[in-house]
Amino acid sequence: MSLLSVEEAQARLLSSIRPVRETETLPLHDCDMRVLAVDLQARLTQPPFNASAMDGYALKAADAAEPGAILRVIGESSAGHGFDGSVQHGEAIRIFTGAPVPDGADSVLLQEDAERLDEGKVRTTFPVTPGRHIRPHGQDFHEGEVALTAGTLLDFTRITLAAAMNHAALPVYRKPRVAIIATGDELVSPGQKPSAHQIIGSNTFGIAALARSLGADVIDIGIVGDSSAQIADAIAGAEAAKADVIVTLGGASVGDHDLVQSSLLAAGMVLDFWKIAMRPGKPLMVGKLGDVHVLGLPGNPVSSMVCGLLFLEPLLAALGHLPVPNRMTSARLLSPLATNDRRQDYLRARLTKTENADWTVESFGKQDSSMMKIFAQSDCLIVRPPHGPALAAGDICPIMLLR
Ligand SMILES: Nc1nc2c(c(=O)[nH]1)N[C@H]1C(S)=C(S)[C@@H](COP(=O)(O)OP(=O)(O)OC[C@H]3O[C@@H](n4cnc5c(N)ncnc54)[C@H](O)[C@@H]3O)O[C@H]1N2
Ligand code: MOO
Repeated sequence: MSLLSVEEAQARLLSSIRPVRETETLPLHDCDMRVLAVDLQARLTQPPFNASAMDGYALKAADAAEPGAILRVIGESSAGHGFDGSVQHGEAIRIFTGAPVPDGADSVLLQEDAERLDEGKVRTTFPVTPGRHIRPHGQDFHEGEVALTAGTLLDFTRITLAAAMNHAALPVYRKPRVAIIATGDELVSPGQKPSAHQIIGSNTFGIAALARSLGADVIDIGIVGDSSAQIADAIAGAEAAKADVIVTLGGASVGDHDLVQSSLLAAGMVLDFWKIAMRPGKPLMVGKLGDVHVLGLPGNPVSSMVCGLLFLEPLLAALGHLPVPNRMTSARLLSPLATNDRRQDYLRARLTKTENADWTVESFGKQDSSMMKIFAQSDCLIVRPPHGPALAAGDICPIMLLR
């Protein structure tokens, strides 16, 4: 049987995505890591006046081109309290950072470059040039200017800018919703006591964390047994919760108790593809249930997480108007690797920085897809292309960063 390549599978998945259109308007405090849905115009000009960038004296530069000029201090301008009059030749205004530069003044002398004399006078000790230490009106942005465009991810820098532009709330795209269904009679939730033949259902938590890191809302449908009726109920629950994406965990393979695909097909899913030439993660299944994207992830925890990185991450990024994260880079192998077979291999591995700032990488020996401990200790996955040749220590190989 010929298996779909990872790249072809990713391209097929991404070709069918329509980004979320609905928006909501949120107060600035709730906009962190949300995506702006409109081109945002500044509601005012910043700075709204010529402002001093330093504490010192506002004056006419022509009066103090050479050190030793003596000027009469006729008033004060501080932040929030400007000086109403204007500065004439031979005069200076005591000024503070952020304060309006008064009419008539064209530069600011640094406080450290001035000597205060008696009788309200000041002597300059440094040459003054026109415009020095003045932030011109509108230097940052002008009223009406689009300073943030639709599709911008609102991080701390952009939220500060939006606030400075005098917006108290911003229209953002709603978060994509991901419903997660764990399947398997053997699973119990963390914190419960498993019976003799049970294990803890852990994958939900990693997939949920990954989804949230991509700005999605997670609906945990919980664990359902290996029963078509229970799986059908869970699918109906995910649809009722208006999920954009349904992720199933486990039951994706070919065993007698692998009922996920048949249950989804019975619910009306159109299967796009199933089984990828990758290890771990071969039984990955992708389809659409109406407009809802369905990702059937294999049950083995490492397989689930690797499929999450390769398929759920780009899917959620595209739905949420975010750039698809690029985790790929390369590093130098510490130990040789054998020729690869037909499946693209993702080997859990550790990265180390060498003395000459080079990165070296070494895979863990045993790579069974149930082993989470070494995954949690890994920094990256070494990517071995299908039929990749043997590699020697010192060779450069592609890696996929985990964080
Ligand atoms: N005859 C074949 N058998 C298998 C094949 C195959 O091609 N032919 N593929 C193997 C591969 S590769 C994988 S990966 C697994 C995936 O199978 P399923 O998706 O059907 O997963 P399950 O059988 O339900 O579970 C596999 C394993 O993972 C544990 N599991 C399941 N769900 C969770 C969860 N939420 N949290 C933690 N652990 C979970 C489950 O107990 C099993 O141990 O199939 C191979 N078989
Ligand atoms: O592909 Mo499975 O995911 O090898 O364990």
